[in-house]
Amino acid sequence: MTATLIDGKATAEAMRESIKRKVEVRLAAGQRAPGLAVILVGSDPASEVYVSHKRKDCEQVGIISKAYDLPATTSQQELIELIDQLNNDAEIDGILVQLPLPAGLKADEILERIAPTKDVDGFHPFNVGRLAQRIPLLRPCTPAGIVDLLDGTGHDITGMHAVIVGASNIVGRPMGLELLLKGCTVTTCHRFTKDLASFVSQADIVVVAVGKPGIVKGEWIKEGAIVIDVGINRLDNGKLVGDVDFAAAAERASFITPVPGGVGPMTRAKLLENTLIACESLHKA
Ligand SMILES: Nc1nc(=O)c2c([nH]1)NC[C@@H]1CN(c3ccc(C(=O)N[C@@H](CCC(=O)O)C(=O)O)cc3)C=[N+]21
Repeated sequence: MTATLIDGKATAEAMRESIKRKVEVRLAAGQRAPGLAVILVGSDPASEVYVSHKRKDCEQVGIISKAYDLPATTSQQELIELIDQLNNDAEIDGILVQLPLPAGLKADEILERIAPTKDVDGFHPFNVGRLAQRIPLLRPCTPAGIVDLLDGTGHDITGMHAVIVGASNIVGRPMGLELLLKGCTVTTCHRFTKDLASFVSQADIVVVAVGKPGIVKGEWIKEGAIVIDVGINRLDNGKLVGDVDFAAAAERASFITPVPGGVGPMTRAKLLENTLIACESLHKA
């Protein structure tokens, strides 16, 4: 079998076009544009690139993005005060604090300070709890984007065995909750899992979110499985690769996401969608 590529870039572009039209409808009806506050603390080069992409995405669809570029010396208290101010700002529908934060800042406390109705990353314990109880409000962008890509394959994934590799708060754990909601049987593997290969080889769907190139070998993939690669690893030669041994996995999979051009663009599109949802149904102003 040679896999069909799942085109995240094209799917994300279509989603942005749809969001753009919805924003235009708002404006035509005399309503304000959605507003997203993007907070970047310090000057991590990768974060600066990601944040600039998010701002460009907003511009494309007519979402007003407000940049808060703070020095690495920003204190916990200063950041909390900014979030309180944005929580109370009627023009702001979404608040994104770019991760990772500089050492010394307590990310958990900061993310929990964001009003759950403005938590467009879906990282707040309230939103994670809503998803866990099958009443999602704002859904974490990467897992929600992956569900859209799976839906886009045209296959009913109900009853499939999904194996997730990686148990982070931002991808692996919410991914498990999303796939449970879709009726999958979910196995989550992590750093203490014994015999990772034996789990992956039983999967109808494999989602890999570890951040280590080649952690999943092509020969582990069951014939016909769907492979979703969340990893984004910059090699010394400058090449961007995922976590899955792509060429060998594509020989066996039915569908596979490329890196770049797979999950990453969908994560960004879902952020815009969450901002529009927050604006339209959570902050009616
Ligand atoms: N509060 C917060 N929310 C996030 O969602 C968040 C974050 N912090 N910190 C960092 C990670 C990483 N992340 C990416 C999203 C899209 C691409 C993406 O679009 N990647 C392109 C390639 C981009 C390139 O060339 O570097 C692709 O895969 O095709 C990458 C990485 C969001 N994150």
